[in-house]
Amino acid sequence: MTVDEKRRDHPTEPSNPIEPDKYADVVLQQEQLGIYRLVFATSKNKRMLLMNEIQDMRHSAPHLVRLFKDVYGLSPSLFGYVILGKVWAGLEDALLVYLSTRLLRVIEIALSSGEPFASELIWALGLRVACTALAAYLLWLGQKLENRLMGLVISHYDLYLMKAQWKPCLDASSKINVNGHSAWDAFIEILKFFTSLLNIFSQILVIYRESRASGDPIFLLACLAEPLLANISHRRLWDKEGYTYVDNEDYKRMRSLGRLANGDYREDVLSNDLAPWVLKEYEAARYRLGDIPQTHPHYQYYYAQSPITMILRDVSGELPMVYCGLSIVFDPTRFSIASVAIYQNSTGALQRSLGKLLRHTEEFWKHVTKIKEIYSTADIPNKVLGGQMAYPSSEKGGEGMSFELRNVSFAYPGSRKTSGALDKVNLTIPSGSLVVIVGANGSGKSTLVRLLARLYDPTSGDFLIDGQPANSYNMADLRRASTILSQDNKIYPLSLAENIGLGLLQSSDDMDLIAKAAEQGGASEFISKLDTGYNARLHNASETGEMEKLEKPAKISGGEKQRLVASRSFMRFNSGNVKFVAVDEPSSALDADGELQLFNKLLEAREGKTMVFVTHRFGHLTQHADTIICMKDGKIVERGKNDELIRQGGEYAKLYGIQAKAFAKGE
Ligand SMILES: Nc1ncnc2c1ncn2[C@@H]1O[C@H](COP(=O)(O)OP(=O)(O)OP(=O)(O)O)[C@@H](O)[C@H]1O
Repeated sequence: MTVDEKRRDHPTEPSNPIEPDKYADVVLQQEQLGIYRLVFATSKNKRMLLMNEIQDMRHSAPHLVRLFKDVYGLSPSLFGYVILGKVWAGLEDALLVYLSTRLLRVIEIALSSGEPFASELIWALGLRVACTALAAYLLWLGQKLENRLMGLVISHYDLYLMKAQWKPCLDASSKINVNGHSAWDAFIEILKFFTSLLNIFSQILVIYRESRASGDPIFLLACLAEPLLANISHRRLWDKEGYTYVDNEDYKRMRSLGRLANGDYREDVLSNDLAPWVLKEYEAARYRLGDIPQTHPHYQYYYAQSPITMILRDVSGELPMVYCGLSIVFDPTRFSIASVAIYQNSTGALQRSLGKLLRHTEEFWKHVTKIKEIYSTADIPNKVLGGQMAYPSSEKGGEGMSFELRNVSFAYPGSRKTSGALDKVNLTIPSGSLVVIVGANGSGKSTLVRLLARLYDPTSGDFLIDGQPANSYNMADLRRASTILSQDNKIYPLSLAENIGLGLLQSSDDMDLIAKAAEQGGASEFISKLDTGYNARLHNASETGEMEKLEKPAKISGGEKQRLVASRSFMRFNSGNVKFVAVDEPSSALDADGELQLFNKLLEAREGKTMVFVTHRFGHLTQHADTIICMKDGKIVERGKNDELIRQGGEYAKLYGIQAKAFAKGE
């Protein structure tokens, strides 16, 4: 909807009387580029557009200054060398053009006078060769120094972004799309942009000097015609405020079918004998797609202009020669062969440099945006806010966490569902109780657990922990007091000992505690069978292909991974701080004995903790539960003890009955 339409639909909406509406004239336009659809915003008010651009530049300047200050801070000497290298690169072309000019002039005088002018010639030649050699050396040196600075910059910004990513209160849906490489690319591309500017100015100076020497500054304008025209007529997608997306269904189908050939799906496709069908469908989609261009939208956008513009632009590149030619027709003494060669040489270099500047200008803006993104990660809002109150409070004894949810509803950020994941949930979980949550798939069990563990905040309603609003507690304290054991827990790319030990940071290398936790989590048996034992890794430390093959990480089964993750939770229990344990189906890959052992060990560690289990299996857990909560469509539909709920004959009894029947048939 355009702003005008919006105004029409909501005429009473107040507009800010002080600040003019920046988007008042903005309209959305669309363009088809082969398989892509381009949607972009334009404004009829060009002045407003220009003002917005100037404002953008003003806002970007502090980020650029900060980037350069930060990189300087990492290594002033390397920074200095790299900058000097770029200044040299900016002047190099002009210097080479100047030295060539000098050489050509000496040659011309020598040829026309019949005298060799040996010393001048050798001197001019020597300078030109020395300058070329120096340029090559400085390029080599610059690259070496750049590589050293690059490592420092990348690791610095990776660390910076890691810190931002792990803000204690950051909501699980917040994502950061930049990394250390983005910062380095931005730094170097921004430098290249300034190098190009220096390059152009120095070359213009040399040409201006030459053209003045021959009394003809118009020549300079002829040289600039093509690059300037190219700049004005250049259709750049990057300049557009908008986005592109693939809107061709046949192309999308081909991509989806194509993915079926890769490793993840291969076995499935073969075992279901789907390969002939996939090939047939692919062929059909390919036929329907025909020759619709699939080239990158940037290129398609560029070539979607009239050929006249391109012809005019390229022909204008001939202007300097045309000008020379015509001048000679009118006054044959005006240009010598050397000056024509000099002009051709210098115009060629200038045109190439302006082409580079065009490219670097595009890159410049792209990377300024990246830099803004990097620095603004520090401003990512903490959607799950923590307060100042310490947890547990000083008067709290050795009991577990208690919860109260009053009319709590929740919808995942950006969810496309019409109803939320939780709908007006009312629930009290007393301290130290054992609660089991059951319900059909998608009924909201895991969501409820995520809210209890404060991974998300309710969209509406009140959530109390130990009688106080949950968001009044210090977030780090709450995290230390809770642990979630779920099938989403990951194995870290570290040794098995660290994978367990990191459950309790302060004792992460205490092998006795680690071995005890592994015993409790049921991991000790399989670890003892690995040749490297607790030192084994499940991931490659090296990222390069050949080393990856040599490193041969340990392979363990899905159930063994779950045992490892469970051991990490047991390690955490040793801190004595854990007051809440959420166990969300961590045993799906465990064998029956493994699952029984895990639950028994968890129940043994119940002292001083509130435990909430999510499960699909009805058995000893539901028998032990103080309360069973049965969920359906984001609501709690039943609650009570196992026998009561079965007697009620509702949703729980239905789910229980299905499993009981399956077992009865099995017998
Ligand atoms: N990260 C997410 N983003 C958007 N919607 C989500 C997300 N996670 C879950 N949902 C949706 O929220 C609803 C509740 O999901 P939840 O995972 O809580 O169900 P569940 O009862 O634990 O299901 P299951 O038994 O399959 O594990 C579902 O409709 C699901 O599609």
